[in-house]
Amino acid sequence: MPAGSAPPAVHARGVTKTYGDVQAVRGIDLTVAQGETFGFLGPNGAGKTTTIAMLCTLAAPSAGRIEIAGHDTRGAPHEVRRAIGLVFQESTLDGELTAAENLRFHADLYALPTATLPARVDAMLGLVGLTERRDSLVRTFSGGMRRRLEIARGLLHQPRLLFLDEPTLGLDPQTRAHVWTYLSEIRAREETTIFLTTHYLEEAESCDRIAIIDGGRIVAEGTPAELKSVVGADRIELRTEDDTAAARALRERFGLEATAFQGGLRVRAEDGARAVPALCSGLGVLVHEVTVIRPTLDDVFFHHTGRGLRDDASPPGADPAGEH
Ligand SMILES: Nc1ncnc2c1ncn2[C@@H]1O[C@H](COP(=O)(O)OP(=O)(O)OP(=O)(O)O)[C@@H](O)[C@H]1O
Repeated sequence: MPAGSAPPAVHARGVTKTYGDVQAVRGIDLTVAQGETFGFLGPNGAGKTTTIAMLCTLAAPSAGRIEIAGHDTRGAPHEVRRAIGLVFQESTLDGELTAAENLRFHADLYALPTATLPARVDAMLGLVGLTERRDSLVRTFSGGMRRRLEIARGLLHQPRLLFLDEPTLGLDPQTRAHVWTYLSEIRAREETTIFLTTHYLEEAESCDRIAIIDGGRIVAEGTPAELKSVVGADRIELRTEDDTAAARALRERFGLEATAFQGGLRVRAEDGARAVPALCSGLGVLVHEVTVIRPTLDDVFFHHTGRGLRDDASPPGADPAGEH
């Protein structure tokens, strides 16, 4: 399809969800373009799972309208389901079946054409690096291998949009990196739109765009760089021979108000790395050490929600089975 003519992967307007007295989602608008990797962040209980459930047709909105790849979730739920793949936190693989059998079982559910199926199964197992284990029982797989097989299964019917709810939660750092490598390949080779929730900042950094949800409302949306630019300038931390004289010089010569911290001075400046040489040569005080700290997505998250991204999440445990 020519560029610009594809409907957005996700187009949601005024979506709410109420459970009795609980307003889980309070009127959200979301647009995700085809081919984007979109990160959905929020503290526990913010409404992420409820939103994904509505986007996937697993829950009906109390109000509002959702279109997935141009199909209305209420009016055309079957078309929506064909357009999406799901990888949720709880594994739904059958441990007593092999990797290939799990994929074929899924193919039956979607009534995929049998003629092309073997090639598709092999291609998806290859995409997630499980070709060698195609005939092994899934109960012998590590956590990382299972997650990769679930991703392969979610992609089997060539969905336009893949939903991943915490795809790397509980995996060790090496395995998380593997999963991201496969997701990048999927983006490149299958041109799949990816919509994911994550608690990991470095994963959120890898997204094209991010929305932060808190208390059922979208409180920020944009590229990681856009979101960070809203939080403010870089922080420069200086250790000098004479902090009192340095603070005075910062104020009088550079118009910067310094605050003291653990034996040093801290100032805020746009483009801190560029400001450092002028500061060092213009202070008139010997500078021992300089650190420039750029705003992080955690700063963004804190700015909008008053919490750190992981404050309310139990630390994810490492995958005991590993991935080697
Ligand atoms: N079936 C339900 N019945 C009643 N309340 C619900 C139901 N599902 C969710 N809620 C409430 O809606 C709010 C949003 O929950 P949701 O699970 O969507 O949040 P979340 O952002 O996915 O959180 P987490 O990161 O913990 O999974 C919470 O207050 C939750 O208790």
